[in-house]
Amino acid sequence: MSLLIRGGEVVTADRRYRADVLCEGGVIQAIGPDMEAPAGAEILDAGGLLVMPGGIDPHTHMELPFMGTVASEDFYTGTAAGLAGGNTMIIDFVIPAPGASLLESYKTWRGWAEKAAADYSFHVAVTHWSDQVHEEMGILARDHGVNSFKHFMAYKGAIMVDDDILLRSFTRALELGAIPTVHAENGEAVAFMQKSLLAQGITGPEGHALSRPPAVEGEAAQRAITIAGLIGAPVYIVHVSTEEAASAIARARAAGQRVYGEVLPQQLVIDESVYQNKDFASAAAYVMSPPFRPKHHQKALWAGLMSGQLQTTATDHCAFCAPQKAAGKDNFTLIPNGTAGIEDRMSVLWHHGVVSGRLTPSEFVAITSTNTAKIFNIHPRKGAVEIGADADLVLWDPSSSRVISAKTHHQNIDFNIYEGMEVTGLAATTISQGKIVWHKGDLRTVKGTGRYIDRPCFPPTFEALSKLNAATKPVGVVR
Ligand SMILES: NC(=O)NCCC(=O)O
Ligand SMILES: [Zn+2]
Ligand SMILES: [Zn+2]
Repeated sequence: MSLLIRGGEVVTADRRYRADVLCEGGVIQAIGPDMEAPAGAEILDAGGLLVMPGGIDPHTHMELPFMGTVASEDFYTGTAAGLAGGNTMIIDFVIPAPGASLLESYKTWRGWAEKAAADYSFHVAVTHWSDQVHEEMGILARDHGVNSFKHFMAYKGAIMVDDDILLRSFTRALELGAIPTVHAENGEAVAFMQKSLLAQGITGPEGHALSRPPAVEGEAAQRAITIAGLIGAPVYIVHVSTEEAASAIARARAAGQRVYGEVLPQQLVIDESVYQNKDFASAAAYVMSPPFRPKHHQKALWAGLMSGQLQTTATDHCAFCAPQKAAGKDNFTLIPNGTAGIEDRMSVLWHHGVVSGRLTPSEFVAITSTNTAKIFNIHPRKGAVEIGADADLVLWDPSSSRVISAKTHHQNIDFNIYEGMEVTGLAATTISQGKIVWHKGDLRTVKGTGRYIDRPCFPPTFEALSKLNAATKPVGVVR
């Protein structure tokens, strides 16, 4: 069955124009003015709405086993909530336990994700090193559509990797045409600070932020960038939350390195004062890594998005309910790290980005969808309103408002970090694979309809990089 979206204004990362959009067989079949509806087509009135590529969230953790518990949002509830907010694809993470097979872990996550209601893909984390890891990175890249490998520089004693592993894994990723990504925090420093704070009797959630000050992130981001630079690899830094890390990225880009930075909407609008709340549950609700920061960091993050030095926005959606957070009642290091927000991502970014005048609608599309699709090599299948692209679209109402609340959200978590925030701009209708899955408050998702999306290796930037690397290859002196 075909779907004709009539009377809207198409907004892409490049331009805005009035056109109808015809979806057929899950893809965009035609775009143009005043289109005739094919026989039997469903017609959707998009008058007053913007027709944009659906949001792509490049950083989620559905049903992640983490810190002694499992994230409460599964692949169905999480992708459904995402669709209600205008997100039509996620890139989640396979995180093998140290020593576990990357390939077997990937298969486990693929199994969990079969219930997804929206399209999905996986970054795979390298949590240890061996010949088997080297080999399996190759299998994942060549045969399973994995073009990015994640590295945690924090979480000592669990999934943290050291510089030696970063060097080996970045080198392997480059060879495979895959992008290394990092969670940049100095895990040794965090572990040291945690111990010291607990010894001083600081056991509450405020200890979480105190143990991971901005310098801890700035140092690790600079180190990851330096390591990538030594090898000639690109690097993508997830959840950039500080001025220090944002500056390190901007400096490296100005020096000609291919470095990318991702920002979380919650870090743009919520600051570290949340940890001062006297009520444990209210403060613990915000425990995530990196933590919320002093307000002035928000200015640097917005500036990064506005200037293009930071390219993507993600949620790091990792939902833990209040009883799960209570595991750390007497010791902040035991509070499961993570916050949820996939349903509110687009609205929060529109309200605080576009309504406030920081971003144009096209820049909004770039940072919520197109840039991610380009970096992770799924553009123009995703992140585009083009003939032949997947019909993953959001009909955006730029002027309606809503108040965010756990009472009305679709996320499987018992609180909302944005509780009470009024936002203007919302997803009126979300279309996934050419089908209406969210329409004026009616969620019509079907479990298991999401598809795994292969992300081919060697994005176009690698062709340029390989020439550059060949030209600067070390040459020995003939004696
Ligand atoms: N961010 C967070 O606190 N939890 C999820 C795991 C990670 O991304 O570090
Ligand atoms: Zn992280
Ligand atoms: Zn994460």
